[in-house]
Amino acid sequence: MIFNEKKEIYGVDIKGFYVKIAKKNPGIHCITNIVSANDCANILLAMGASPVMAQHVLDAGEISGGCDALVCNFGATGAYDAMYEAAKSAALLKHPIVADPVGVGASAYRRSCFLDFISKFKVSCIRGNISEIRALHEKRPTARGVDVSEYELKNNSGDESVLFKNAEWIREFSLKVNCIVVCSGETDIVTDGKNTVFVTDGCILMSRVSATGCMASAVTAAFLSVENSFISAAASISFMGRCGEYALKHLERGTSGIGSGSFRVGLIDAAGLIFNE
Ligand SMILES: Nc1ncnc2c1ncn2[C@@H]1O[C@H](COP(=O)(O)OP(=O)(O)OP(=O)(O)O)[C@@H](O)[C@H]1O
Ligand SMILES: Cc1ncsc1CCO
Repeated sequence: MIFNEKKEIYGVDIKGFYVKIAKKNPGIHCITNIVSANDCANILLAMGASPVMAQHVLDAGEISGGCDALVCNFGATGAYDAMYEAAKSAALLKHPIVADPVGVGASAYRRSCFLDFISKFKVSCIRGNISEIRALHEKRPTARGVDVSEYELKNNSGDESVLFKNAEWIREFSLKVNCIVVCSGETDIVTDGKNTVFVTDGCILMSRVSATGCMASAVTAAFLSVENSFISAAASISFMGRCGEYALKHLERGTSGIGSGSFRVGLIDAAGLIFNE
């Protein structure tokens, strides 16, 4: 479900976006980390997009030029020069760029690379977890690695007033960096500085599988490739959550529940099957 601060529900046609993506078969250039590359490629393929994982500095520009959208995932900070070349091409062609600040709460170097990147290129959307977004906003370390910090887990336990307070500084951040921000978590916060919505789709298992955030960023790039807008970004994170819910519903439950390994596969299956019913 997508709603705003007045609790008005947004009726977004997620299937409409999905059909447009399948019809267009957009090329999505992903410069992403070694953990997520395979899952990002497969979730994009499942939903009818065409992923290209390419991170050599000498061909990233050309490859991005042949695609429809670019994802720069800073879990692959070692490929920063390739991101730079790819973004030059994408910017020239006005392709949407999604930047994923993986791990910026844990590394000053990564933070400075990310802030440098978004200052040089017009990024359509930043998608990260709350520790990553806070690290960029407050320009300080917030986490020990790529996962959301204990501090945020303790302080964001479903309390609506905390959610709305977070939405306020995330909105300020969005205005500062002049792009859409998707802050993922139990309730995703999506803002472009003017509009803010909350997305409750998803399930807890999504946080127990590595790279679901990286996949969400790749999925967002596919959505933005058919419509580069705030609503499209909100629809993409809602779609991701719905895929998680679909996987949970359709996976066979063993006597001890659903394993995170099976859930990971179920999530990719869901991206292909969700609108078949
Ligand atoms: N507790 C939860 N309940 C429901 N959905 C969740 C929960 N935690 C995460 N999600 C969903 O999982 C996806 C990934 O979000 P998350 O915040 O875990 O990303 P991340 O920490 O950047 O992931 P990663 O670093 O593993 O790629 C989003 O679609 C989000 O809505
Ligand atoms: C980069 C990375 N390192 C550990 S897991 C992961 C994937 C996204 O968080």
